[in-house]
Amino acid sequence: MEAEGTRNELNEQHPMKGGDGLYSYANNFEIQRAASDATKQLINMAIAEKLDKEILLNSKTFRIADLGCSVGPNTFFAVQNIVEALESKYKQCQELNSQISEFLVLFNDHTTNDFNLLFTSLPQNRPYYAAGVPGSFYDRLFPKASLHFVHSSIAAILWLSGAPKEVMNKNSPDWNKGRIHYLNSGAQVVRAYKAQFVKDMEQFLQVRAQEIVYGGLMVLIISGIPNGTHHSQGLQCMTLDLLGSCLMGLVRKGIVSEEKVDSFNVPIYEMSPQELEAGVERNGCFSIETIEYIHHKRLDNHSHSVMNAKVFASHVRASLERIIKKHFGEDILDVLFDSFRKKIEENPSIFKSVKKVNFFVLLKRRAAN
Ligand SMILES: C[S@@+](CC[C@H](N)C(=O)[O-])C[C@H]1O[C@@H](n2cnc3c(N)ncnc32)[C@H](O)[C@@H]1O
Ligand SMILES: [Mg+2]
Repeated sequence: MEAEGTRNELNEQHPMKGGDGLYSYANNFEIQRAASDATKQLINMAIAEKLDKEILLNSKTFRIADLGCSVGPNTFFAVQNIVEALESKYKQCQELNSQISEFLVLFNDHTTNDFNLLFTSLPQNRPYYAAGVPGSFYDRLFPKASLHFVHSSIAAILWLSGAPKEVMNKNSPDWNKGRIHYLNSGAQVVRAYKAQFVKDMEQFLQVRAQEIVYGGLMVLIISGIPNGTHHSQGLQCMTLDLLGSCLMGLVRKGIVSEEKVDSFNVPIYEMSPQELEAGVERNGCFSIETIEYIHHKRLDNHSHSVMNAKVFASHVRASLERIIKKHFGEDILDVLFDSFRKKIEENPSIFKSVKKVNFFVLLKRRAAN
């Protein structure tokens, strides 16, 4: 058996593509932006109604963390929303008025994230101090009881700490041969991914429970599948399945070796709200204050906008380029995403049966019994 620590060292890092080129995340952020607009109201309500006054009264420095912040600009919109909501709460409470705290925002992402770009594009005149905290959010990142508000938006928590070991093991019955994800892979592979998700979710909540003060809030904005939906209808699953078949196409052309595809498994799990709830309940350190579907015209239309093959392909490329490049090398990128785009153009209704949901979850750190 592999030691637990070894796995951590092997943890894959797959931040979004930095820089500001055509395929960079900064230029492909519309979907995330739509989610952040839609959640502004929900964040206001969370802070107005669910944040205890005592937390504000007792903190000279109010500490906010954004986990999986990438390079902006969405993280800046999100933290601006949070700080404005906090300021208006201060203003509304006479008692708090004299005590306004200072805000410290801790921007977290993998160590290989383009923190230079993040820092150079920080808004001027921002009403908060800023710091970067590199590392995986499946590990401890912050001192005990040091955070008051944690935020993590779309597609961050979708990433597992790594693909399940079994699916990468040639000698295991769960070996994921010829595929890069779990759609169409057989029940054992799906089970292995689900087990990894359950383990990672528990780890995530365990470490956050240590870092967040009692009564502190955590907002998770998640892009997943609706309750009761089969994973085969998930957008990520369908996208990765299509990408996997493009990679197999490159195998047939002799551009990529079959072993490379066999050993490549994208560590993404698309959860339903119910699966998230079950994880929170199992962990027991947080209460679920709100869990709500997010509706927004641009988000709801996303499955239609995927019909714009070029835009969709460049969006998928922005989020997967690093992990693909690391495994297969840079040379295959253009040809791979070209064939991906063509497949959608040839079959524009390919994503017609997608069932996708974005949901907002507000958790509150329970006080110890
Ligand atoms: C699609 S981006 C979302 C960025 C931003 N939160 C937004 O809403 O626009 C997902 C980010 O999560 C980060 N991420 C994924 N797994 C992570 C982990 N275990 N620890 C820290 N960051 C992680 C990725 O590096 C990536 O930058
Ligand atoms: Mg594989």
